[in-house]
Amino acid sequence: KESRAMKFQRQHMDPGSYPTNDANYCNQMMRRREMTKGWCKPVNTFIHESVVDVQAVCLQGNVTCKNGQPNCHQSSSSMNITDCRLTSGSKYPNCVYRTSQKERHIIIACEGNPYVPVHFDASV
Ligand SMILES: Nc1ncnc2c1ncn2[C@@H]1O[C@H](C(=O)NS(=O)(=O)C[C@H]2[C@@H](O)[C@H](n3ccc(=O)[nH]c3=O)O[C@@H]2CO)[C@@H](O)[C@H]1O
Repeated sequence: KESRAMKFQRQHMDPGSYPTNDANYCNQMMRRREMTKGWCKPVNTFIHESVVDVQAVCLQGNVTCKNGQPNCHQSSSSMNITDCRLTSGSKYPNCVYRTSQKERHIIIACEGNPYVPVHFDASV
């Protein structure tokens, strides 16, 4: 069974690729990282920073998560991210995404021991 930490990395980490505005980045990555099985995940952010730098966010600014839990953290600096947003026209299994490259502070939830990222809450 995939751990929450590994699921976070599968769904949100892409340190390898430099941010692109390649219109197909999201169409390809949402499939490759298995977020178009059973349904088209509506919104998903990929983070183009090292795993170490993203794990360090768990030690940064503590903020309240959208769901009211107290275990969210905001990155002290902005990060290279790509937001993938499902287009209104797409019909499962044909998941068509808009790709938007951004520089934002990320807000993630962390859990466990070791205390690691388990959920992407938002970017600001
Ligand atoms: N405090 C917590 N502490 C610990 N765990 C917590 C906590 N809160 C939730 N989980 C858990 O996380 C899991 C999960 O998948 N939550 S999810 O809201 O659906 C994730 C959102 C995110 O993937 C994506 N999104 C959204 C915006 C954006 O800019 N970028 C972007 O990518 O959309 C999704 C839906 O919004 C679930 O198991 C829930 O129980």
